[in-house]
Amino acid sequence: MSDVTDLSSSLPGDQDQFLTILSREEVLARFEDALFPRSLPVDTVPLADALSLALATDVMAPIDVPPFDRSNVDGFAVRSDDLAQAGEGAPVRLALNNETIACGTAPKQIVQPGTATPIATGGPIPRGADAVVMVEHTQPLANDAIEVRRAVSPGQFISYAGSDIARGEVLMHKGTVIGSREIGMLAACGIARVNVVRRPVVAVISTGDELEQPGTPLRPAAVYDTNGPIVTAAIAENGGNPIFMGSYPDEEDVLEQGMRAALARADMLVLSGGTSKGAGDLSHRIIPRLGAPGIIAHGVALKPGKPLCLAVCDGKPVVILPGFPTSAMFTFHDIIVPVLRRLAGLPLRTDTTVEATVPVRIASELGRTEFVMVSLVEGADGELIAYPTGKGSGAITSFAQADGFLRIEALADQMPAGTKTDVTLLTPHVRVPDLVIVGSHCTGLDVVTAPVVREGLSVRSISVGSLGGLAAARRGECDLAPIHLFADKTDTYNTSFLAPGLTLVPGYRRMQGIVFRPGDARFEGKTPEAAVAAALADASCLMVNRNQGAGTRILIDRLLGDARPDGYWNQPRSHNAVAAAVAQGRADWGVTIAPVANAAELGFLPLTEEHYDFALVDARAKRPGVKAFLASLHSDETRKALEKAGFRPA
Ligand SMILES: Nc1nc2c(c(=O)[nH]1)N[C@H]1C(S)=C(S)[C@@H](COP(=O)(O)OP(=O)(O)OC[C@H]3O[C@@H](n4cnc5c(N)ncnc54)[C@H](O)[C@@H]3O)O[C@H]1N2
Ligand code: MOO
Repeated sequence: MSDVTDLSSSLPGDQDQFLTILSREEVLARFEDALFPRSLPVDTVPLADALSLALATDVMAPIDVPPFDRSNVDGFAVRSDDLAQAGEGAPVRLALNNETIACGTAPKQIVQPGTATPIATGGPIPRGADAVVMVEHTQPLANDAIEVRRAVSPGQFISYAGSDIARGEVLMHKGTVIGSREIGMLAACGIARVNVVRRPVVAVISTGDELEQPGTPLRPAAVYDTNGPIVTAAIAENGGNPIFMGSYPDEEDVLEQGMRAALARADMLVLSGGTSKGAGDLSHRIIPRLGAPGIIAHGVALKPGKPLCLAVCDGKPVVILPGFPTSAMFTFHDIIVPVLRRLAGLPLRTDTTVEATVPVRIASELGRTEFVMVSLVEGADGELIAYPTGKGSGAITSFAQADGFLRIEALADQMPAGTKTDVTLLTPHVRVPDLVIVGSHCTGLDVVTAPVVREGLSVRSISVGSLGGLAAARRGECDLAPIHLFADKTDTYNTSFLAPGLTLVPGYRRMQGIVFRPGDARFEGKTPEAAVAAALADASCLMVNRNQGAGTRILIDRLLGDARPDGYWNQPRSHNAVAAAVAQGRADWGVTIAPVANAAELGFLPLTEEHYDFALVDARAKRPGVKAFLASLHSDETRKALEKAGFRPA
């Protein structure tokens, strides 16, 4: 991170200056200044195709709606004068005219004094009539007549022509976004085609030799293209017409051809990846050849999103999003969406914010405005608590599972625990979960929560490790904290770690053991002790360890005694990472739990059972989510499912 940090001096067109970091506001302003004002292309489209588009011109009402005075009820069209004296004791007899006005029937006869004409709801009011009596307020008489025993006021049950929409008035203003209700108004006026702002066509290209499209098998060292599908969907969500052009290798010629082809058919081009300092980072080198003015900002004092690159080539915006998916999504929403929506003629999204407390200290990089993705849960007194979803910019779930984000200013190096701050919601419909589980994550947990979710309750599981979970439970921020903490002194699991106000609910046992690739003679068929001895005797045998504080680490240290074989300092933080290291041949052995070993198809030498239990926050035990969770945990169905997945219910 040795980029030039210059918040002021870089000028538009200064594209040789690689990664001159500008403030977020400066970057937004430069981008908008380079693109707007501009006239937006207009299309005339059938009503059915106008949904979600912005009107390009005002629409005037060509007719009155309703087009004629219309009855609102089934009954009789009358002259109110005739009934002025009518009452319970003073019935008035009206002779029926010889026509019935159904919907769509133009009346022929005049309603003369002393007469009435049967009329249906929606029928046009005949000449002479000025009110309608409901059929249930009349009594049929012989010889085509009715009796009425109540007075009516003039205009009763009539909708007058133009009372809904008046001919010549502005029905809808330019810029209105067309939804189903607008389509209804236009249809009522007989309008079949409207002028709309044409959806900007946005080409999407992912770059990187390592990318594979979903649906194809994953080569070694490859990852699935995540940004391509995300950006494509986000463009459609924000009024664009995306064309996904696939992923391109890090080859300058091929990529340049792809970018030129994209710009030939699109109004805008969004690339992702290859915008920082790697050898394969070349799209920004191609941009200057694609049209003036070229790059207008490359590098923004924003986290995530520092290497964002913005360009305009012959009037078309060209954007390179950072490769890390959370960085790509965040910068797209923060900086690209406002521009895309302006190009589509759509109003800016309005952000909803809520106040929440951060339960833990959040470190931040000085000099960059940092946006931290958070998950919202309810605290002990009903206040909102914002947990960082924090797996970093490279993780997809950081953004996808967040409810919103908070902002740490560029001049702060942290946000202290307990800070009350605004959280901008990613969707305005955030619902505080019915069940909050904070602690160590385990695949078995999904088995237990499945029936709870089926009941329609929302479950939020935040993975912060056993100790983090206990701290959250003590603060009353979760319902349950899943823990598997081994106390060396007492040789017990979990019980000795509880604080007042917490009760231990026994969960299930997970068999831990040594994993190795099947067929490895150093391990196959041996006792764990003999296998470790064989591993230690072979200097080329590489282990993978676990992080300090993990229950598994205590086991490993016991197995090793004073030995520190190669690989000891490789200390990943999860059971799955250990299995992956062994399965991929980056290590030869490690210790993990049986379900994970089985899923990775590794050899397994059982060691001992780990207790995975739940610290229940007593004050929250009566919540429906907690009750449903406990019912599931103790049900036969869940116990069987746990066993099937390789766990042993307590
Ligand atoms: N020496 C430095 N290294 C990095 C810096 C830096 O300043 N100096 N900045 C870091 C920051 S911040 C970010 S953000 C990333 C972004 O880098 P790039 O935009 O060049 O992205 P890549 O290197 O191509 O990829 C990064 C990462 O993301 C994965 N990736 C890329 N595209 C996709 C995709 N379409 N779908 C899923 N994943 C994708 C890629 O495989 C890499 O793992 O750079 C830091 N490095
Ligand atoms: O800017 Mo990078 O996006 O911090 O991860």
